[in-house]
Amino acid sequence: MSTDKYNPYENVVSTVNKAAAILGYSHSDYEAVLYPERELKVSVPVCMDDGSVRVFEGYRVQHSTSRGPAKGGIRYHQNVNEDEVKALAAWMTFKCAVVNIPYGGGKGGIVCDPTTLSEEELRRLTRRFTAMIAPIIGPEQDIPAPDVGTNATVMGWIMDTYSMLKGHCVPGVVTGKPLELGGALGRSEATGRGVMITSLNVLRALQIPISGTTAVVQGMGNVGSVSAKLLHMAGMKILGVSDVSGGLYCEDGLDIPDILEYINAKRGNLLEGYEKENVKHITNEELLELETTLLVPAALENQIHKDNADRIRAKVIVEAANGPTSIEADEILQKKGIVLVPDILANAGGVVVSYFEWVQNIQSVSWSEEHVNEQLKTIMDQAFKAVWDISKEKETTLRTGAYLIAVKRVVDAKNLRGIWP
Ligand SMILES: NC(=O)C1=CN([C@@H]2O[C@H](COP(=O)(O)OP(=O)(O)OC[C@H]3O[C@@H](n4cnc5c(N)ncnc54)[C@H](OP(=O)(O)O)[C@@H]3O)[C@@H](O)[C@H]2O)C=CC1
Ligand SMILES: O=C(O)CCC(=O)C(=O)O
Repeated sequence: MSTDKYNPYENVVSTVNKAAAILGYSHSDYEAVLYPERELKVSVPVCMDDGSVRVFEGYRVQHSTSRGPAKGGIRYHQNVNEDEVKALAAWMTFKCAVVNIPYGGGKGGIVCDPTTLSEEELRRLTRRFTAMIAPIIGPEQDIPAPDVGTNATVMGWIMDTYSMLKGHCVPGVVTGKPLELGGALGRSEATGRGVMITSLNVLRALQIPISGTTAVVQGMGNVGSVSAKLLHMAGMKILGVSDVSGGLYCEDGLDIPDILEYINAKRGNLLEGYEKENVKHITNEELLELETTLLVPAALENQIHKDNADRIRAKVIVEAANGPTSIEADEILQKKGIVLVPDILANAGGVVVSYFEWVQNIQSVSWSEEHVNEQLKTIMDQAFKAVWDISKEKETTLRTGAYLIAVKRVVDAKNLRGIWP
């Protein structure tokens, strides 16, 4: 982490300003998309297992509903704060726009370390939080989903709490649910699958062969572990992976199925405890600086910043996390000739399959996993091609290209709806 004060929302504003200038917009043409439409902050009292009461700070931010209901995950992490949730909500708006699904953007979070809470405490926290944000969520208003520190079980509790408040079952209020509650086949792997599809697309576009090409993945949670698994299955040599405890490195390529088995064997199994011949333990900083063709940051924001960008030796970066690269780092990477596929495109697979889940819920139908994966690939391929083409045409980075498409779609929708009254 850089020592500089980092504000992710400033990153968003600066990226949007850059795209708006190329689009020839005056400030008033797009000023409205620089602010979230609605922010809700809640104080959530929870009865802990020892009988004491703790109050947790929670947020739900709706950045935009111009193109459809707000959509985006809920994060449980000790570093959650208002600017982070605002940025994550805005990234959702532009993500949904770049892949052209009919949503705006939202995000939520609770300041807590879920690893220190019992399952019962997590359940009580989730239920109370859901009741407190219930007035602004719903299948036609704002649809939460998993993000860092949350999962299908948490989504199931949200769905149940909301349904109890409404007096009937409302599966479409949340996506990423357990399959038994109307979750979509393919959703749990969708973000990592989208990262894999996008990684192969960018390597092909750069005429880099896939088989045997090296990759490094930071973060082995939902997104990182599926990305590593699918890139490995595609024939790539995964040199390094990491979690919060540090990284593993093997110059001949890691045995990814073995590492996944180790992680999944017990809740809380950290990579620092993994031992295998020829596998070295390294820090997350060292992992990011490994010499590799592909680097996939899949953990948190601001991992590649002005203090380490110059030491990044990857040829291609595919942003699986939201906001892993700061604005200053972006410029350094561009000067070094590193090709970077931005988060709003690279990790959109999750929200695309969330959209499929919501479509199935509100129509009471069910799609096969094969159909889900085919539709996901079609959308990811089309979005990649559109971003690649506009970046070539306008001679911009892929990030700016993605924002040229996304900002225009959001601004057009806003203008077509007109300013009221
Ligand atoms: N889940 C989804 O569908 C989507 C997620 N994203 C984004 O992807 C990223 C990862 O999310 P997700 O996989 O869901 O979250 P998880 O909570 O499942 O996993 C997060 C991973 O990051 C690791 N991690 C945390 N802090 C650090 C650190 N400082 N250095 C290295 N690794 C670290 C965690 O390690 P440990 O387990 O040891 O704590 C864990 O392996 C986030 O940016 C999220 O917003 C984007 C689109 C959709
Ligand atoms: O699946 C979703 O609705 C959103 C997932 C998410 O939070 C993200 O893409 O960052």
